[in-house]
Amino acid sequence: MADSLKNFRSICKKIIAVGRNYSEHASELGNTVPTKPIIFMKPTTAFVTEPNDIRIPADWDELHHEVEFGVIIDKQCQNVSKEEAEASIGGYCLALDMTERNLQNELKDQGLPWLLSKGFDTSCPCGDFIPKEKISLSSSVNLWLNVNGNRKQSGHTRDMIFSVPDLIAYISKYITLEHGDLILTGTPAGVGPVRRGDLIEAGMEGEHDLKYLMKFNVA
Ligand SMILES: O=C([O-])CC(=O)C(=O)O
Ligand SMILES: [Mg+2]
Repeated sequence: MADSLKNFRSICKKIIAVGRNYSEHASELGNTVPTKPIIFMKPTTAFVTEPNDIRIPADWDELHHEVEFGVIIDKQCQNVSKEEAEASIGGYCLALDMTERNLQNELKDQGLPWLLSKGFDTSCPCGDFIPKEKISLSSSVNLWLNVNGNRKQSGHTRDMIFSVPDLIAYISKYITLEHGDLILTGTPAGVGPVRRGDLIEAGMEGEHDLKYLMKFNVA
C-alpha cells in the first residue's frame, strides 16, 4: 500500500522516463514534437538523495539539468486505459533527469541508445515521496529550477503533451508497471549546463499549499 512507498527508491524496479513531453523543450534542442511518447529508462543505481552530491564523471563536461515531475506507481498495472490509470498511482516526487548532452547528441546522431548519457550514477536526484492525495491530477503543478540562485527552468505540468494518464496507459500497454516504479514525465524548457561546484535548487508548487524544495551540489 501507499505507506510502503515512503521508501520507494529502495523498492523501485524501474525508472521509466519520457522525452520531449513539453513542446518548448523539444524545440529548444531542435527536435520535432512527438506524436507518441518517447520512452527510455534509467537504472535504479541512478538515484541520489539529499544531502549527497550529483557527481559528474571525470571525462564529461556538458552535464545538463532537467527538472521533472515524478509519478510513483502503487498498484501493478498492465494495459490500463487512461480512465483506469489514476488508480495505479501511489504518489509523486520531484526529480531531475541529469543528462550529458554532448554524449546524448553523439548517440542520437548515430541512432544509438541514450542510456549512458542519462543513466550514470547520480543521474536521478530525487525528492521525498509525496502521497497521491496531496496533488490532484486535474490541477497544474509549477516546476522550477535554479542554478546558483538564478532561475533556469520554470514550467507547468498542464503543458505536457501527454498527460500522466496518457503516459501510464501508453507505457502499460507494453511494460508492466510495478509497485514502486517511477515515471519521469519530461522536462519543461530552459535546460542547460551545470559545472562542478554549482548549487542546483529545484521546487514544485501547486494547489492546497503544495510546496516542495530540494537542493543538490554538483561535484
Ligand atoms: O533529453 C531530452 O531532451 C529528452 C528528455 O529527457 C526530456 O525531454 O525530458
Ligand atoms: Mg528528461
